[in-house]
Amino acid sequence: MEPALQIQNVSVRYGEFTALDHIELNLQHHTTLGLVGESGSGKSTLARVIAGLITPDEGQILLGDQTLKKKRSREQYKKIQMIFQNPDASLNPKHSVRQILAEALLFHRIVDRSQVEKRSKELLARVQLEAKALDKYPHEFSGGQRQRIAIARAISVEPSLLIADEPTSALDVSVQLSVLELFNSLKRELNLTLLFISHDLGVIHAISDTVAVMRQGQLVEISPKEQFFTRPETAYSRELLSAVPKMPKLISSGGLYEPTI
Ligand SMILES: Nc1ncnc2c1ncn2[C@@H]1O[C@H](COP(=O)(O)OP(=O)(O)OP(=O)(O)O)[C@@H](O)[C@H]1O
Repeated sequence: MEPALQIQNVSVRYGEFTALDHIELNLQHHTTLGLVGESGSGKSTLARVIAGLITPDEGQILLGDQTLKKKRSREQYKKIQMIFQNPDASLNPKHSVRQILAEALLFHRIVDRSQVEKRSKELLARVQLEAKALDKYPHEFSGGQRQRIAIARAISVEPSLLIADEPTSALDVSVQLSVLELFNSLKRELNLTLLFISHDLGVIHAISDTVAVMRQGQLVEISPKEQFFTRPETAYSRELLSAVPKMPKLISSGGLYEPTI
């Protein structure tokens, strides 16, 4: 079977500046790829190209066996959903949670109008929010709860690939953990493929199966998680790992990460 997503020779330029330089990367079905790299290395640009928000200057992207054209079909758009660092980016502040979920469900024809309420409650339960959240507005929730609503909206349209760009960076550590657990359980239960971007290696350790490292628009390493954290391939990866504070930061189902190098 072909990979869930193939990025082939993709380059993006902003004027004279090359933000992505001939990227080659495959995402395997039902796995999480953790994307790391210093600020400005091109992680968000790569996420936006995959989500169809930016058209690459070169190269192509395949979702399953379909090449994604410049103008994607509604079906192709829905298959790749994105979660941002700031959940407000995808939540209309003037809409209640009921409206936010109904809009996504109806626009993508996931259910008909008579089923919207039932499906919306199921989605809230999946992200561990109570049904009474339907009648509230985004500003009435905490940051972690807002991120859960953004996740519910994203999974409502039944994507095959979820891209999360620093989704826990703005949250307290204790809230981060519960949101990471949610991503892990959604991956298992919904058979999702995840691309998870974070500058926090504790987060990457908790969530990833494979780690990809970007530097100055290029991918410099793609390794299985355990290998990346114990025997990284490049001096740059070693540099990133050695910059992690010596205190273990996160405990998760992936285990406690303590820097070893
Ligand atoms: N619209 C744009 N126009 C011009 N340059 C841009 C634009 N968007 C991003 N860049 C530049 O492209 C480079 C890569 O940016 P990008 O946001 O992809 O990096 P990143 O790795 O996600 O960084 P961060 O971790 O800080 O979010 C940066 O140097 C950035 O300044």
